[in-house]
This record gives sequence, C-alpha cells and structure tokens, in this order.
Amino acid sequence: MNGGLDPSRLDGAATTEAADPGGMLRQVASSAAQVREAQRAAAEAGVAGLAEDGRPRAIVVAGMGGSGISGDVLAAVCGVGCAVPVSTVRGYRLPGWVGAADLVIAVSCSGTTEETLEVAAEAARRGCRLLFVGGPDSPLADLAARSRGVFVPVRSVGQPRSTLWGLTIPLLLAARTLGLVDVPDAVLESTAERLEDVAYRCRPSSEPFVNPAKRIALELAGDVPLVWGSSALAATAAYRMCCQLNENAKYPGVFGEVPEAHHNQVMAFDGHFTGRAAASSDPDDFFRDRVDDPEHGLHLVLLRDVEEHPQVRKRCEASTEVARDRGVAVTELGAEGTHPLERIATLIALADYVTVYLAIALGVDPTPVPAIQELKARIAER
Ligand SMILES: O=P(O)(O)OC[C@H]1O[C@](O)(CO)[C@@H](O)[C@@H]1O
Repeated sequence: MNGGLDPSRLDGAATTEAADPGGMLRQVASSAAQVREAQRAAAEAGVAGLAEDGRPRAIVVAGMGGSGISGDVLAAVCGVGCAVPVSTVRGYRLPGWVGAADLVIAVSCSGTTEETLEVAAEAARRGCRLLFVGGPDSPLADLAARSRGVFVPVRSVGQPRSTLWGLTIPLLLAARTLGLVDVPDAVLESTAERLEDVAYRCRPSSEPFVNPAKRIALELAGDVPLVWGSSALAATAAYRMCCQLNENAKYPGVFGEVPEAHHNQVMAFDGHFTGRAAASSDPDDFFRDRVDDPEHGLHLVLLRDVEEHPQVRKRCEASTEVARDRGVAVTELGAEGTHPLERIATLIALADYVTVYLAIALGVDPTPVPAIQELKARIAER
C-alpha cells in the first residue's frame, strides 16, 4: 500500500488518475461547485422555514468524521460573538441539557452512521427542533420523515470528507435564517470563487515548484506534523488538516491551537522526536539510537489567520524561533479573504490538497479507508 516517498510522483505529468484511482483530487476540486449546489438544495428543502419558531436556545450538530467537521465550521464562522452556543457532538449520546428549545442538526453524508442516527433519534424523542443533512434514501432520511424534521438531501461527491461544503453550507444557511450569522449570498459566491482559485493553483498538472500544495507535501513527507491554528477559525482548519492527513495520507497529525499549545505541546520540541536528539553525539543520550532518521522529526505547521489576537501573533513568531532553534522544521499556511467563511475555506482547501499530494508522493491511494471499514465490520459482528 505504501510505496515509500517518491517526489517524482508529484511531477505534473505523473499526477494522473493512476496515482489517484479513487479520484480524490477530482473530489477536492469540486468544493466550489458544492457551495453553489448546496444553496439550491437548502432553499428547495425549506431551510428558511426554521425561522418560523424563532431563535433556538442552542445549536447542537451531531456528526462523525468529515461530517462532524461541519459543526465546527459552523461554530467558527458564527464566531465568538454568536448569540447562542454552537457545539458539535461526536458520539452516541445527546447531552442531558439539550431539549425542545434547542435545534439539533444531524449530519451524515451516507445517512447510515450509527452514532449520528442514535443522537438524532434521541433528539426527536426529546422534541428538539430538527434539521437533517445528508444522504437521500437513507436511514437518516427515513428518520427525518418520521420525525417531521427539515431534510436537506446532499449528493456525495465520493467520500463524506470531500463533501464537506455540500454538508456545511445548509448549516450556515440555517444559522443565517435564524439571524445568528451574517453570510450574504455575495460571500457564498466569493468563497466559491476563492475555492476555484485554490483548486487552480493546486491543480494536478502544475509542477511542485509552483504548486503550493505539492511543495508543502514534499516538505512534510517523513516528518510528524504538529498542526497549530492561530485563531479559533484556523484551529478548526488545523483539526481538519490532521483528520485529512489521517484519512487521505494514512499519516499521523497532531492538532493544536495557539496559545494552548504553548502550555503543553511545545515541550515535544525538547524531546527525542527532534532531529537534534537523534543526531546527538552523546553516547549516554537515551534517545540517540532510538530514532531511525535524524533528518526527520517533528514539523510545525502553522495555520495563520488574517485576524489574530495581537498576543497570538507574537506567539506565532516566537513558536517559529523556538522550533527552528531546536531543529524542528516550520511551514506556514495563510488564510485568504476577509469574511470568516472565505478564510476558513481557503485554509481547508489548501490543506486538503497538501494531504492528497502527500498520499500520492508516498504511493498511497488517498480515497479508501480500510482500517475504518474494518473497525465498522468488526463492531457489526459483535
Ligand atoms: O458522513 P457519514 O456517512 O456519516 O460518515 C462520517 C464519517 O465516517 C467515516 O466513514 C468513518 O467512520 C468517515 O470517513 C466519514 O467522514
């Protein structure tokens, strides 16, 4: 499955369908189209009707993996000033405080994920306000019909994780209709245009020296990425990047947010995963012989937002210095645009491409997730 690193796999001519048999690059490139199509789907489903009952006390999004991220993106775009709390439930249990005054949004691309269905069924039993987003002709769609919740059908572009924008835009439109977020149609369109622009710059035929995603993938290959966001919004993109490293590249990724990472994760720079420890000439160095390759160690990936707390900006600069002083490589990815939706979408889009190209450079098929499927099958047998 893993053929080892071969940078030539990212040469423009080589990044073909053979390198990506499941079509993950095509799926990622569909993000802008998803933004546009989801607006039509949400309007046809009657999401605007949610406003009839006024503002909910809270919004709770239930979803797993690439679908659960939609709840985090909603919270990030609504921002700290949001009039009601927005949280994501990843698991089987709906928190005890959630009741009829709250809006529960169940998101599942396949419409079959057991955790999401269990939380949604519990929300229906408690009489919560309900919105369902996901696969048509599915158990989720059946539950929506039985519980008379609003249902937005979403056409999968392949994998749930690459259908992120088809799943997320209906949530943003629900929040908009409830007066909780300012996302005008013009911002949805400018976000789609920015996604198209990232897709163009990161297109398979462009060579690594001009393609930012290919360049960053080659910088990361072999290292253990610590991915830190410089704002709540960038931290959501950082978490997404780690999940995409896992599922697309079958690769580890450690998520963090500045300033919190400065109170714990940064200590890993002083540990044995840094090239410095591995290259130690001290014969008594416990870690010296335990790291195979002193060239490859931790790699700090900083996702920088346009709007950062002034102290966080200083902290990001200091992070870079502290990391480089210890032989830890640093790569920065910057958000583009002004609206929070544009900023998070551009960070996610670039990071998505990085993870797909990392998979290809390593000889890994980005699309299938066999260990996830095996776990599901084993659980179903018990
Ligand atoms: O959107 P769905 O179909 O509920 O799936 C959610 C997540 O579950 C997984 O299939 C893993 O269980 C992920 O790949 C996916 O993002």
